[in-house]
Amino acid sequence: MIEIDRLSKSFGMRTLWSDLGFTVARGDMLALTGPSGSGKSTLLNCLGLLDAPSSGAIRHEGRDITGFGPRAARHYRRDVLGYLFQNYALIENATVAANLEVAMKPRRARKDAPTVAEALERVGLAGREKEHVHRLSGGEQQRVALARLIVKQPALVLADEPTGALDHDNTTMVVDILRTMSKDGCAVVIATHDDAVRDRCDTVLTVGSATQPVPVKERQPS
Ligand SMILES: Nc1ncnc2c1ncn2[C@@H]1O[C@H](COP(=O)(O)OP(=O)(O)OP(=O)(O)O)[C@@H](O)[C@H]1O
Repeated sequence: MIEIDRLSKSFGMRTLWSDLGFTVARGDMLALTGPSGSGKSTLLNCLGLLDAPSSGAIRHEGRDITGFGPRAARHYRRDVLGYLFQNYALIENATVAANLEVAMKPRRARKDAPTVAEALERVGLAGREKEHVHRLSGGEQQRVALARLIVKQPALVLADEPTGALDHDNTTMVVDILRTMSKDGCAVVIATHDDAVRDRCDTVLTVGSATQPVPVKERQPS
């Protein structure tokens, strides 16, 4: 579980958001919405310890992670987090399998983690291990990125516009897989401009104008 406590972020005189307070538990999917420039990516970066909030605290499983040094932050990103980006962030000149293997835990820590073949099957890319990523379509590349998350089994997924470059069918597939990962015990935070993606989350935070998420079903129509 990730807990945000009175979190604020300013760049110089400009305050992006302030006094955010909420938790994202395992099994929860939170959508971050708000206009371009409202600070969705900045909030994801703070949750991923790639940027520091101006004030407030972020706790993971009860532990304050805001003051982590570079080494602890690296371990947190390696052991806890999974990322999904609009531009896939894959190693383009490597094979599909190689892209998944870099995310796998050491053999002794893997226990019942899915294999590369199982993860590829779950995203509809069974048997495509040896293909080079740069030859795949955008939708297929995002599926490889999802398979990479499946083998990594992160406790928290941070997704920044993961469907921004995808068509309707691929968007549905991405959200379906994130939903399955969430049911399997992972917390998911998605920055999105897509109302269809937002509506499949449990709660929605309008970044820059609200301090807490509301249930998606109770959201005021915009
Ligand atoms: N290091 C920085 N220094 C100064 N300003 C920054 C810095 N990083 C981001 N910003 C500014 O903060 C604002 C929020 O950026 P951010 O990318 O978080 O917004 P966003 O809501 O994700 O936007 P979009 O929907 O377009 O992706 C922008 O105006 C951006 O220029």
